[in-house]
Amino acid sequence: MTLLSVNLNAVAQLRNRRDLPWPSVTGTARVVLDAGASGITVHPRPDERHIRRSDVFELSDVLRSEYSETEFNIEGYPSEDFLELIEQVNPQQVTLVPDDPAQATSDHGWDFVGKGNFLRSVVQRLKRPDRRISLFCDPDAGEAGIAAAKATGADRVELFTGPYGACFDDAAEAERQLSALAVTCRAALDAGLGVNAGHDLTLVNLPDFQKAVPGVAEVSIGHGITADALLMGFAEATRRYLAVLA
Ligand SMILES: CC(=O)[C@@H](O)[C@H](O)COP(=O)(O)O
Ligand SMILES: NCC(=O)COP(=O)(O)O
Repeated sequence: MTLLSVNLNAVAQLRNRRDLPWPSVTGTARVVLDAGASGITVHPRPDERHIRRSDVFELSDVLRSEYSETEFNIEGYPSEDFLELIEQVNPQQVTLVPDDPAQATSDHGWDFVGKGNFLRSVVQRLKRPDRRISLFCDPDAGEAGIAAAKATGADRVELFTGPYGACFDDAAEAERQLSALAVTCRAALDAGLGVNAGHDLTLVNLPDFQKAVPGVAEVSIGHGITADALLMGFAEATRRYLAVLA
């Protein structure tokens, strides 16, 4: 079974449109965990465009006090600020992503060979018996990339599914992306690494992904599930407003 970690970046981004506390990031975390999600993912970017530092601490408090079995997954580029945040919050999983601070969103995995020494030192600093380290991984990382990822001491890789998610209107390209993801996933599992996956996964593209790429331990999903939640929830919200106005 593949676990679902819900990424709350998009909820925080909506909240940040106004200087108001809704939609509530911690409130949404409670809703998705009560509905059966296994974890919460956030990617606090340096400009705080969505998740703020304060959200990370508030979420951590809620998860520890109310959902002790839940995994908190914090993603980000391992800057000194990020490493200190991880040391303070102590989440169960950290996903290291090679993002430039100005980047609009995550769009590539690590160069495991070129950045091997850097990643090894970061993994050594962050790794603890109760904390898993995962490394964001290109779909075509291949066996050499996976061997270098394994050599860093990380526990898992997270397959970057953005290129697959972008093929929503190109079935042939989606097939090619799935083949590459399956090869990299197999290589990671054979190397003894766990495998996560994420970026632009949706209700529509997840079934084919599940079939083509077996063995994935966890997917993290934010943008797609937020879009679905809006459409699935607007009818009920509208009815409630109308009831107030009647
Ligand atoms: C792994 C990763 O870094 C992302 O998929 C991410 O969390 C998305 O970030 P944004 O929500 O900022 O686009
Ligand atoms: N770790 C990837 C992730 O959280 C995916 O986020 P999104 O692309 O679904 O918003």
